[in-house]
Amino acid sequence: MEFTKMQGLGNDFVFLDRISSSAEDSAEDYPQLARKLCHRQFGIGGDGLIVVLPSKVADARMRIFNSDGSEPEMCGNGIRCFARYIYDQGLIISDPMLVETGAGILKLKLFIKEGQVQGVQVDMGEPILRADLIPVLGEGEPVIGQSIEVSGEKYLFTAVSMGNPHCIIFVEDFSSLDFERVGPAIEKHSLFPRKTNVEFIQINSPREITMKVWERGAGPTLACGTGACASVVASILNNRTERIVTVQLPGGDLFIEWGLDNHVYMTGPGNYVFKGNWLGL
Ligand SMILES: N[C@@H](CCC[C@H](N)C(=O)O)C(=O)O
Repeated sequence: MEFTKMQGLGNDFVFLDRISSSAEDSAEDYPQLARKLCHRQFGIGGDGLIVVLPSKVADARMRIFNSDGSEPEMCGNGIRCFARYIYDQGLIISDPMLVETGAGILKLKLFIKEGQVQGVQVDMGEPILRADLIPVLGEGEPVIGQSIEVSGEKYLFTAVSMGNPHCIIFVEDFSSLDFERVGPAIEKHSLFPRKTNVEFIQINSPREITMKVWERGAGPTLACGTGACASVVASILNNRTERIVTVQLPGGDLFIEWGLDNHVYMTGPGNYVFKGNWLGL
C-alpha cells in the first residue's frame, strides 16, 4: 500500500491517496488502519492518518484519524500538509483552494516560490464558544475561568472549539505542571462528553505565547494547529494578548490572527518526510 509521510511542525501524518478511488470510504477500515500505520514500532509512525478523497463541493476532501483510530473533525497542521500534497498532485481547481473537512469547507492560501509551496495560510473559520456546541458541560458563551478538578487539584480553563474541542489552561511555569498525568485526565474528563484536546499556555508577551499540548486520541504531540488557534482565542478572551500572536510549540512557531471578521487565520509550513510502501497488510 503506497503512502506519503508528512509533517507540520513535527505533528506527523501518514497520507493515503484515495482521490481517484470510486470505492471511496466504504471498503476500508480507516480506524483500524490508523492504529496500525501510526504505530511507532510496528507501523510507519504518526500522530494521525489523513485520507485524501474526492469532493463534490471543494477541490478535495480531507478525513483525519487520530493514532487511536478516532475520527476528529479537523486538523490544523494536517490541512497545511494536505494543501501542499494536493497542489503537488495538480488537483487544485480554485483560488483560494477549498478543502472539505468535518468542520466545514475551509479556504486556504498557498505561498509559492519557484513552484514550491513555502507555507500555507488557512482560514480556520469562526471559533465556536457556546458550551453545548463545543461540547463542554457548563454554562454560557464564552466558557471562561470554569473550574475542573483532577485528583483533588483544581484548574481554571477556557473552552473553545475550532470544529474540534479544546480546553485551555494558563500556567505560570511548565516546570510545576505534571503534564503526563493532568493531560490525559482532562482529555477524558466527564465535563467533556466528546473528550477534548488540552493546551497549557504560558504568556510571554501580548504577541507571543508558548503552548504544550496533549491531544485527544494521540497524546503529547510537537504541535497542534487547531490547538494554537483555540489558545490564541482563549488568550484574547482572557485579555492576555493582542489579536495577532506567535505561538511557540515544541516543533516550531505558528502565526495566528483572530481577525475582526471573527475568522481565525493560521499560517505555517507543511513538509514531506518520505514516501513508501507499507507491507504490513
Ligand atoms: N493535530 C491536529 C489536531 C488533530 C485532531 C485532534 N487530536 C482531535 O482529536 O481533535 C491539529 O494540528 O489541529
